[in-house]
Amino acid sequence: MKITAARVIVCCPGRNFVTLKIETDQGLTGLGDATLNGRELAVASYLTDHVIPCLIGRDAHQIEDIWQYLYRGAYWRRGPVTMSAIAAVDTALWDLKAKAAGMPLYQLLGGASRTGVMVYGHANGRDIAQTVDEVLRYQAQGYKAIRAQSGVPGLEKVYGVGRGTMFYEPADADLPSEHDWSTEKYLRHTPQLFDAVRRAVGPDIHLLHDVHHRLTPIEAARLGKDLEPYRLFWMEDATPAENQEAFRLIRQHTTTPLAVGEVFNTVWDCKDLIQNQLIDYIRTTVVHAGGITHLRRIADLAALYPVRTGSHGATDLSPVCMGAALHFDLWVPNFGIQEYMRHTDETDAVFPHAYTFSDGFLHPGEATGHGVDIDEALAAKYPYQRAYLPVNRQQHDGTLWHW
Ligand SMILES: O=C(O)C(=O)C[C@H](O)[C@H](O)CO
Ligand SMILES: [Mg+2]
Repeated sequence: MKITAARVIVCCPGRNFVTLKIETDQGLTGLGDATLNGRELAVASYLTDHVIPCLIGRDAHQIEDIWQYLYRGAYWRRGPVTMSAIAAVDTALWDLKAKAAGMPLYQLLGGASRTGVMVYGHANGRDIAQTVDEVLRYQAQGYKAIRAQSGVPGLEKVYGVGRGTMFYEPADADLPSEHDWSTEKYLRHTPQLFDAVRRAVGPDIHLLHDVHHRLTPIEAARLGKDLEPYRLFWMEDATPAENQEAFRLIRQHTTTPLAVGEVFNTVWDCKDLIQNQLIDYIRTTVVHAGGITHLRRIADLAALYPVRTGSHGATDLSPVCMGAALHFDLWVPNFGIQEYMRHTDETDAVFPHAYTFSDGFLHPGEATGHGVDIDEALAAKYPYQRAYLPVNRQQHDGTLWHW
């Protein structure tokens, strides 16, 4: 099955998405997500200008060889732009291979290890009362796991706190908007939030929280300890993870489970965290960590320790990524949970898909390949619009802080 053509489709049905479509001499096409929030066109160019010319004429079945060719062959390894581009090719090739085999991708990976993929939804509120209401709304829709984020008294805008709708979108401005931050206010407020939420939902719902890289290790250790009574499923991105060793300090102080990995791109970014058992969940995902081929390598390393998966699934990962992730999730033996932020109706219309939600679980469906398509005519009606994630500054003196 020879690759005859490939092209990048950039569209903005509510937010920007970059999609790679690969065509073959058998008439089959494969799709891969290449979206890198706020840096979309860099990946589009990387693919169009540097990767696609190398793909034409290759055997689409040689997924591993093409992966190594793009990773080792570039000389410049790793990094989000490179790995998102490789991921898009890899995802499209797995889609093609499964279509050629006439089976859903999860069957090709080794078959289903579970009946469905447990997901967590996002409950956001401007204060504790509104967040509790949102959590209860998710519980009523059947969710078994819910992430809770709330506004912090005294801070004007806080990440994760949207407009109180199902469609929170952080990349909201033509140039980065600025948020303010106070660690002291956040650390005072967050245990109160989970006290209220846990009391409202009872013991059986899994609760999650995203710290979004904003604490120092010792502050994160304190928050983990303060949250222990509320039995979180995980505390996410407690501290920036460039220094993997930092998690040792957090780990020494708290039994709150730790999750990290949405900004990681390779197994090298998580190797020490996994091997030293400093985390409980690894959150790398298909699009930003080199596709199915590389995610499988990360998951296999994690399984030895045993760290479980918890793939990132925000709305800036397109339905193509979500579809591929769900096949992976249904198969991977050390599955933990999958994030699920719903896409808008406009996005869902551009990317018709076979996956479905029911009672707190997603299922990838039985269509061949990963089961996600693109309506190119509709996509063309939504041209690219520059949009950035916000930046975060310390409230007391304006120092640029982690976002
Ligand atoms: O979904 C999450 O856990 C996030 O932290 C969302 C990220 O901020 C978002 O994907 C950045 O592009
Ligand atoms: Mg996160």
